[in-house]
Amino acid sequence: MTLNLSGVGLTHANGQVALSDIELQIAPGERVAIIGPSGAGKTSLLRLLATAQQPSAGRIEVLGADPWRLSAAARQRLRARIGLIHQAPPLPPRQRVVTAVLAGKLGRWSLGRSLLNLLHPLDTAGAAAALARLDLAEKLFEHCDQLSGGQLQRVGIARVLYQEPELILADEPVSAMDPVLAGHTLGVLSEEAGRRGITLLASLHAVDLALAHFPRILGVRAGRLVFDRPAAALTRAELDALYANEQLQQPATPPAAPHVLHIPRC
Ligand SMILES: Nc1ncnc2c1ncn2[C@@H]1O[C@H](COP(=O)(O)OP(=O)(O)OP(=O)(O)O)[C@@H](O)[C@H]1O
Repeated sequence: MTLNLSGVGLTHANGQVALSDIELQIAPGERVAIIGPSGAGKTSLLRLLATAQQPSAGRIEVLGADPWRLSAAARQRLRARIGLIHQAPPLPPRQRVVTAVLAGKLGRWSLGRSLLNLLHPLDTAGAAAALARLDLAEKLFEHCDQLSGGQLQRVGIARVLYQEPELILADEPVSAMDPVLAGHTLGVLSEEAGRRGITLLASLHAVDLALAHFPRILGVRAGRLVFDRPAAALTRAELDALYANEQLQQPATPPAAPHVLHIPRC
């Protein structure tokens, strides 16, 4: 299994329970989307799988290893095998796009090679090829703060394509893109995962994109996995129940009395 979670829970330092009793197995080469309402726990789940956070309960295995039983150095090596795509990529504003993309391989390069790369990009052609797949090759030498939100997201994705990881974890990877670009970009990610036989797990707010690009869908609500189904088998009722918002359905104040119009008699 690429990912194996058993009885996993996550409680934040302030006592907020973000995830409870998560049982999940994802095999090599699977493409899986996580959907669910805001605050459901999608980002928390991806952070656990990225080994950015330790679970408060249960057991987690990523690429065949329990990250929290590894030494810090071995955990760092494990992280270099995972490609992380952020909703808002944490890229230094003055960094050039080429350097940001090449940073995808920093985890595998020696310190000397990494420092040299900062001074002089070592593989401009490789960065350009990754960007070209996302229709962004012309931005190679621009600075990150010269890009739009959707372009920055594509730079973050190009960086992961260049990294060639064994597992891609993507948190809302296309949220800042228009629908056509979002579909194209998810197509590139799916194609990359399929061609290299790697696992792709992405959280998405756009349910239609999730159903179109991912054969398996996880529904998360209030920190729990409420369904784990083939996309083709999901029903409208399951989706409605996932997104049902009791708070929004009950108005905070009673509806105002209908306005009565008094027309004076002549
Ligand atoms: N660092 C934190 N400290 C305390 N609580 C947190 C922290 N991060 C997230 N939470 C809480 O954990 C729960 C799950 O949050 P999470 O960000 O995983 O949800 P999400 O499904 O990704 O939401 P969204 O779709 O809005 O991004 C929420 O109740 C949130 O308020």
